[in-house]
Amino acid sequence: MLRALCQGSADTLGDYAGQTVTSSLRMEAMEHLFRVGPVGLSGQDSGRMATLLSEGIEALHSYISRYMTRAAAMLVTPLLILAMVAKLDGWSLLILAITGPLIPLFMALVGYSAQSLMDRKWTELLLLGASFLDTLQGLTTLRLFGRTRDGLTILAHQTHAHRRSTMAVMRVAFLTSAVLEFFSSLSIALVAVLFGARLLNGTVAFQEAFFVLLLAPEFFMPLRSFSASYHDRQNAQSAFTPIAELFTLPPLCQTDRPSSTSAPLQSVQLEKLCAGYGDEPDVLHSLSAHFNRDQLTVITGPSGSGKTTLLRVLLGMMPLRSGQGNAQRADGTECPLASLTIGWVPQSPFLLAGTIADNLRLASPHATEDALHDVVQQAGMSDIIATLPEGLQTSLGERGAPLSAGQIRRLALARALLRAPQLLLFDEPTADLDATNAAHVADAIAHASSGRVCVVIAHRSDLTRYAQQTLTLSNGAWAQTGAVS
Ligand SMILES: Nc1ncnc2c1ncn2[C@@H]1O[C@H](COP(=O)(O)OP(=O)(O)OP(=O)(O)O)[C@@H](O)[C@H]1O
Repeated sequence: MLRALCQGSADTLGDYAGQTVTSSLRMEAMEHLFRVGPVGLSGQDSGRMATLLSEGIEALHSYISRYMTRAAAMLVTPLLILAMVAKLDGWSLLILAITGPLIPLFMALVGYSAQSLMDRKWTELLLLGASFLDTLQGLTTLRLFGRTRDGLTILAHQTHAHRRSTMAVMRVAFLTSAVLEFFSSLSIALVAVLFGARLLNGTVAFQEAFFVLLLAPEFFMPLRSFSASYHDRQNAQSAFTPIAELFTLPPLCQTDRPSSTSAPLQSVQLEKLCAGYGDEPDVLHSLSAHFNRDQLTVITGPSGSGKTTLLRVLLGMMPLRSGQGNAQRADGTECPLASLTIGWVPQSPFLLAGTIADNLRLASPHATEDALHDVVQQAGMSDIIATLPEGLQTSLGERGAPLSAGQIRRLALARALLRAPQLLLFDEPTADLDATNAAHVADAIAHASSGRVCVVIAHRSDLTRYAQQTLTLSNGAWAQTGAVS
């Protein structure tokens, strides 16, 4: 009964510890990835990362709940039983003391060679996760080039490779268990045979012999359970190395620092700002600029001139190498850019599977229905919403259907406005839109720029006619500045 109680407590506590550690590690990993941000993660494979954060971290659960509790039991229980047997019978003590340590020793030897098999299994699992996501995301391209079958062949090949490596690990695990069972059965049999002979001679009492024989399997039980969970340790070890590598990615994002004053934003200044990626040379060279409230600034420039990089700096997604970016409030106080409430409308806004209201509330989960209607109206979308039978409760399908590309951009603008941003940033808001849709979006942006600082990256001229300031980037520096009224 005591054994059952101890076993039950160890299982429950081990499971609790496993859950606690894995869920807090998952949270920490997510928080770290948020700090690294999109720029730092641009070289990472999302499929691989998803596998690491799900199955990789889950592998640690079995390590903590099973392997660690069994390792602890293996250190305590056999020693207690040995102490008990030592008092009762010298021969049994000798047999158990010699054969017992063979099991962990044998496990360590097998484990050493099995680790490379486990590492291979993990490499193939991560590769499979990455390829699967790539194939799903690139389905349209594969289909257009008539390469769907090739994509499937590659996936099938990787699936087989993963199956083979998993089976190799399982083979080693089963073989090891069989050998260990053999060892422990043999030594229990040896204890029994010795007792049998001595009982016949009458040199040992039946009670003692019976008691030691009952204890002998209990001596091996923790050793065998430890060995059975040994592959949990190897699994966790293989998964942990790439998880630990995630934590070495440098955090590039500025952390939000709430501002001590609520005075409205007056302007944003950039002074001799230099920024770049990793060890590469500067992309932005000593850039200075002034963006004022109620003014729409349009930044143009050829491809590769650094427009997106400047936007990333304003969004706090990458650190400055030198220079500074500051914001000035209406009461004259200065504050860092990281303390501003920023609204961002990317070129391809993210939409989740849900209603229009759900997508708007991504920016502010507790926003009221009136607040939603208000921002929809500011973004010039009220008429469109009114034509939908279910209004804001209309479900959006994949890629925003039934909304058009222009309407999706305006929906993203409405969502950005829901946060009442002080700084509003747009990345190519009219790209790929026809003239009518582009004009609607441009109108909505011009309207939204009042009462805040607004910066737009644009190639097309339909926005420059609304701009109070137009800046042109060329090779990371201003080519010309001008004011367009
Ligand atoms: N994540 C990144 N890692 C390394 N270099 C990058 C990264 N993103 C951009 N660059 C480099 O920075 C330079 C400027 O790129 P950026 O995307 O800012 O230009 P852009 O003006 O926005 O171009 P486009 O109009 O084509 O979007 C380019 O040389 C590009 O190769």
